[in-house]
Amino acid sequence: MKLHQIGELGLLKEIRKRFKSTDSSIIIGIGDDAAAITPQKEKILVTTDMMNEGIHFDLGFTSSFHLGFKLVSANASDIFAMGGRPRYLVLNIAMKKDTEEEFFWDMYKGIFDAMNIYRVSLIGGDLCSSKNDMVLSATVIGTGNKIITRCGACVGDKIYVTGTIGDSACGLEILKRLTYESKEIIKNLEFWSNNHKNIGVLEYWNNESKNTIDWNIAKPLIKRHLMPIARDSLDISNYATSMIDISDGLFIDLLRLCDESNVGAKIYLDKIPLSDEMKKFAEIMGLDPIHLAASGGEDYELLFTAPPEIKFKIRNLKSKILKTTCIGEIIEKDRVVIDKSGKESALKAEGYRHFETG
Ligand SMILES: Nc1ncnc2c1ncn2[C@@H]1O[C@H](COP(=O)(O)OP(=O)(O)OP(=O)(O)O)[C@@H](O)[C@H]1O
Ligand SMILES: Cc1ncc(C[n+]2csc(CCOP(=O)(O)O)c2C)c(N)n1
Ligand SMILES: [Mg+2]
Repeated sequence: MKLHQIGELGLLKEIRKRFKSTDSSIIIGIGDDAAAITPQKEKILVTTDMMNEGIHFDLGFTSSFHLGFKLVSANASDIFAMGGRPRYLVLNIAMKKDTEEEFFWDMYKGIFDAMNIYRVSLIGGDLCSSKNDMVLSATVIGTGNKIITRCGACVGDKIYVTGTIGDSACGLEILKRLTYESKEIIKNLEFWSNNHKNIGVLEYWNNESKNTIDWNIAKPLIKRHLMPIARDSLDISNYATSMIDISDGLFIDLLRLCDESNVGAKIYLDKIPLSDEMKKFAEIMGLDPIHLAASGGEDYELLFTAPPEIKFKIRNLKSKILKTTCIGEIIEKDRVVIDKSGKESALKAEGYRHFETG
């Protein structure tokens, strides 16, 4: 069935049924003119981010399940980046009226799975038909006691990142090159289940020739791009003096933090943590892994500063230890990178800028 056959009211009735919340701080959830919440004594954090067809995603290699999942993760990441805990979700969705019902509900399945990971409740939203491209927007409301901003970095602090950087950008590079058949395989994967066990290789185009890439290399990179899991900052927020999540690119986001804190930074390029899979793919394609990591964006890793004496032990949302790596230090004014040979050069604001990139 198409969305116009079910109608706005029919869809809302079903959403309301599927997303009944048990959170006692929600006084009024889906169904009235506005939601009402009474979080306890903590401070309230509010963030919003949108995802637009053709800009943030390509339906040629992205399923609606992936979209829903990533929409929630990208917003949860901004709450974690403030040292908070995501709690409530508001969704705005604009789709063409001839969209298949299955596409719509698959997106809600991705949203639902991500909501379960971050333990957030859907409290409202808006549905709207669009003439052309699809537009998704989410607002996440979070709570926190100790808020970490972009402003608190001090000279002498070390600069840390969680996880590995550039995997998502590398995943996108792979996805863009896949053959039609391989893109179809990816669209049908949820990545959690084991239905991808026998994939073996994916086919992709390199200039005019068809090549294959081992699934074991491609999978973590593609997964990081299509279904990123935001990093919980709970273990970091006790020590961090400033924090930002990496959405537009390591360097551009670092420079935002430096600007807000009124400080400079020195980054050691060979300390930027890169995954083995991303190094391997970059090598195969002749891409510069450091450039991918510095400018790629959509890592949804946390970049934070902390005094030098701190030793971290950070768990991610699945209780595994999350790696953090020191990549440099805060200095007074200059923004510089040091390469392998010790040569210093200016740190350039590489990364994604709407209205300029693409
Ligand atoms: N259209 C807007 N009107 C008012 N404030 C805005 C608007 N767009 C962005 N902002 C504000 O500007 C600041 C920076 O927003 P930005 O979107 O660059 O950050 P971000 O959400 O961390 O980045 P990203 O969108 O890459 O995740 C935030 O305080 C945000 O609320
Ligand atoms: C089809 C397609 N082309 C390009 C990209 C890359 N991209 C789009 S927006 C963005 C920055 C984050 O956005 P925002 O600042 O709005 O949070 C990046 C790195 C993509 N994901 N899909
Ligand atoms: Mg952010």
